[in-house]
Amino acid sequence: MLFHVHMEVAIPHDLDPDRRAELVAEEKARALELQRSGVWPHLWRIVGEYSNISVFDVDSGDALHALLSSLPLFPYMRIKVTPLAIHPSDLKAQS
Ligand SMILES: O=C(O)CC1=CCC(=O)O1
Repeated sequence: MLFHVHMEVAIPHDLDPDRRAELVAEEKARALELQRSGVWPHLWRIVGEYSNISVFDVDSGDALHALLSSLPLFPYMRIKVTPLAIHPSDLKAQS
């Protein structure tokens, strides 16, 4: 199943800078690992915002929730998930 996910990051300004750098590095390592495994096929920065648009390819909403809540920056993110379905006019859906 494909899910469109909007993640907005809001790390508190008073968080220790070393801890902040550690979390961001851990988030990057986890994101690269998940992209390489194929479950995170798209990751885009939204211009001018500390937020991203991602597409996840996972088995279920439960699997996506487990994945998102395991991200190091999860406690500092506002996340909106939209499940995706095939559009009947998508060229790839034509036979
Ligand atoms: O910077 C972000 O948008 C949050 C994030 C998700 C994956 C990553 O490496 O950073």
